[in-house]
Amino acid sequence: MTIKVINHSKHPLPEYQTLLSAGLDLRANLSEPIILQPLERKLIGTGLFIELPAGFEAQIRPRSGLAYKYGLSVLNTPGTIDADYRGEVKVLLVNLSNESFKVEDGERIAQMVVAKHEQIKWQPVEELSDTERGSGGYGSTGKS
Ligand SMILES: O=c1ccn([C@H]2C[C@H](O)[C@@H](COP(=O)(O)OP(=O)(O)OP(=O)(O)O)O2)c(=O)[nH]1
Ligand SMILES: [Mg+2]
Repeated sequence: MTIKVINHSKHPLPEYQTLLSAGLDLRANLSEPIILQPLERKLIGTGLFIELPAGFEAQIRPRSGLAYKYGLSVLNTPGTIDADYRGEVKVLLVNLSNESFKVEDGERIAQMVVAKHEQIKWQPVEELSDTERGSGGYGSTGKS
């Protein structure tokens, strides 16, 4: 599928890094590097504006390498880009480590996965069907 995009950044359009990657890596579009102090969060622009088809969303997710090496995550992961959103795609980065982290212009800070979704209609009822699980959850099936 193709997606309409306006690129106001000084960087190339996000790319899949391997043939079958699910995520397109998003680059920070910054006039100067920014520092994230421990537990600090900052909204970082990508310079990208997209038009998703109806029935699709884009999810903004952390990159595992940055999470593992630097404790860097996306605070609202998975962030949701709605199909009717026309603003700049932004990434809410958070530093969950105890050391400061410097984000450079053009750095691949997160990834975007485009996914299908449903929009539902509610059917209010008095009862739900019986299942083996019932209301069990939160570890009800044990550990091993
Ligand atoms: O990581 C994100 C999450 C959201 N958005 C944009 C696109 C999305 O369509 C819009 C609204 O996001 P969301 O519904 O998550 O935020 P909200 O707090 O519910 O705001 P709103 O009241 O505008 O829906 O913000 C981003 O650019 N990056
Ligand atoms: Mg919302």
